[in-house]
Amino acid sequence: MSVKVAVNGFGTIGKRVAEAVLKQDDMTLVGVTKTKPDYLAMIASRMGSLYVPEDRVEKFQKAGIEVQGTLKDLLEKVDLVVDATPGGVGKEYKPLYEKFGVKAIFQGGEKHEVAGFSFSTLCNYEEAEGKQFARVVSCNTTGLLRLICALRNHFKVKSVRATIIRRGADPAETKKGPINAIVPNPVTLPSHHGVDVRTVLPDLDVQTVAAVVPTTIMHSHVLNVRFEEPVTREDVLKVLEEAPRILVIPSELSGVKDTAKIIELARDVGRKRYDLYELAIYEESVSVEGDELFLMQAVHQESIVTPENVDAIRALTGLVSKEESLKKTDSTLGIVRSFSELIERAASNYGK
Ligand SMILES: NC(=O)C1=CN([C@@H]2O[C@H](COP(=O)(O)OP(=O)(O)OC[C@H]3O[C@@H](n4cnc5c(N)ncnc54)[C@H](OP(=O)(O)O)[C@@H]3O)[C@@H](O)[C@H]2O)C=CC1
Ligand SMILES: O=C(OP(=O)(O)O)[C@H](O)COP(=O)(O)O
Repeated sequence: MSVKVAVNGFGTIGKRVAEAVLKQDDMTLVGVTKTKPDYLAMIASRMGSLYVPEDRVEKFQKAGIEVQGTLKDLLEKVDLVVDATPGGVGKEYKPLYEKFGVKAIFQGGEKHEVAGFSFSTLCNYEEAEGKQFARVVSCNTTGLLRLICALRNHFKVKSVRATIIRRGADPAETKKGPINAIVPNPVTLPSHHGVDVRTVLPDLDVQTVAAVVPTTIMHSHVLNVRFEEPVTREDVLKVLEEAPRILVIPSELSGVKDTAKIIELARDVGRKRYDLYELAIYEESVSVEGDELFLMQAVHQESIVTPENVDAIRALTGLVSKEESLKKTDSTLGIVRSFSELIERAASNYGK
């Protein structure tokens, strides 16, 4: 069975999810939507996959970009839509999805209540089965949950405290900032990330604070996790190194000691758009004092949610188990299980 998928919003997230769907043998990308005629619309049109909101057809005709139909035409043809429209726009589309009886996956810019279920593969894949709507939590929350659920699988986590150092904008977002400031986000504590983590793990004692800084390439997190009993650094590192979609980077050995170097690493190992689907943890930052763990991690905001969306499609449509989806998604996206595997692949693919 192949799930017929639409992507409403062919932007930073949507274009990555659409490309990932095309790599799955149990999914069919039927079409994507744009509202502005630009190079991405040209690409989608040449792929024969471009659909537009009803009121935009004339605009694309004037721009000489052929469209395959309207958003409604697209929704007639699919089982599921991945809504990757700007934050808050997805909520406006929900009634249309309901009218067409299609399942819908929203993104982190929507409130939990829009979908009524927030999704993070490693935490609650099984709970998604049979639901009509799900929200893939945002990039920062995905990074937090991937770490927390990896730890919870092996230890009794008592509490989590995290400082989120947020990128000010994506590289292409030239109208956003800050350019030269560190902006509390918000100045009243806590930030929404802890609230979002609890939409997936309601029982967890988690609090987060956030600030926005002038960078575009990655988010960073400083974490403190407390356990019910003492743990060892060796045990924690073993869990992190074996966990899916977590990349423990030996910073001293590799020289990869900051977000710019992480992105350069992703470029040098040949990742398209320098996408790093994996959560990057600086190995040397992992330190344990009795029952307390401290570490620093980095999130490539533009791509970390891509595999989560692919898994959410399978989870909502009951295609396969979590383990099966993890295996299919990770192999098709080239997601690695370790730093050494990343280097191995780079060496074997170099020049190809
Ligand atoms: N950017 C990031 O780092 C992350 C974003 N997210 C979340 O993902 C979602 C999408 O964000 P992102 O990809 O960055 O957004 P973008 O602005 O990059 O892309 C939005 C897409 O939606 C289209 N669009 C805009 N308005 C409408 C509309 N009214 N109807 C249909 N399509 C529309 C745009 O088309 P056009 O360009 O033609 O106007 C564009 O293709 C948001 O909820 C965001 O919070 C989650 C994690 C990380
Ligand atoms: O950081 C993000 O959201 P998050 O802080 O809720 O995790 C996403 O990258 C979206 O950020 P934006 O709202 O600045 O586009």
